Amino acid sequence: MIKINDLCFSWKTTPVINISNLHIQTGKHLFIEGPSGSGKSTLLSLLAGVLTPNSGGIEVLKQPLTSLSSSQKDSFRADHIGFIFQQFNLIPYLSVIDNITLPCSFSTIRKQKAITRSGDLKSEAVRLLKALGLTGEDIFQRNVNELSVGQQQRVAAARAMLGSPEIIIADEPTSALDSAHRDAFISTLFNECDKENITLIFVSHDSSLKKHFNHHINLGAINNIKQEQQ
Ligand SMILES: Nc1ncnc2c1ncn2[C@@H]1O[C@H](COP(=O)(O)OP(=O)(O)OP(=O)(O)O)[C@@H](O)[C@H]1O
Repeated sequence: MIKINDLCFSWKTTPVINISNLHIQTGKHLFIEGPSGSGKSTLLSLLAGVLTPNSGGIEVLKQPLTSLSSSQKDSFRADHIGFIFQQFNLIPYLSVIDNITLPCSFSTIRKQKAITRSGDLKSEAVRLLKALGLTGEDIFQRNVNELSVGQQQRVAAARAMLGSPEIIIADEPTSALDSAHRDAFISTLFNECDKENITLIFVSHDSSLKKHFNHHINLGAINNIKQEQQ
């Protein structure tokens, strides 16, 4: 699913990532932690093919990312990776449903999977929202800037899941939540990922979340990861 070998990345002359070996199998949940500046976002950008390593290899879904052109990487990302960002990155003037179905504008594969699952895009968006605990037709039609932070977060999660991408990358998605909402969100996210066999890569500086995950790496403690993730 994801294989990293001898991966090195520097911003100019400053080495940030140095990982000798990391293998993550399909459907696993990986927790990446580390203090501010330890390289968490940099590693996510490398995994998503947004940044190119100085040396070493990254294979995602058996595809070596370095062998793709930048437009091929864009398509690969759109087809296979759902993102949940720290600030959610929702489009404020679009409705909840239009925000969730947005990734399908960039990926025919995800669009087809969503339609196969629920008949049409809106029905699939509503199914995901309900699974994440958000209900009510009036909410679905609202603009996202009329939602609470917790509601926006679930919209962002539904958008990442729409069309069943093989991988979800979540960058500090719980930083705006209190601990009760945070644990409930993680549990719902896990349930949905498990049902769809989605591999979850989850970044946080909050090490209390680690207990929810089977696999974790600490970029602050070890920027040279030797153990293989099962
Ligand atoms: N565009 C850039 N140009 C130069 N250096 C950068 C750039 N982006 C990040 N860095 C540096 O790379 C290092 C790792 O940054 P990164 O954003 O990956 O850390 P992080 O662990 O995600 O931090 P945070 O928890 O604060 O988001 C830091 O020293 C940062 O200053």
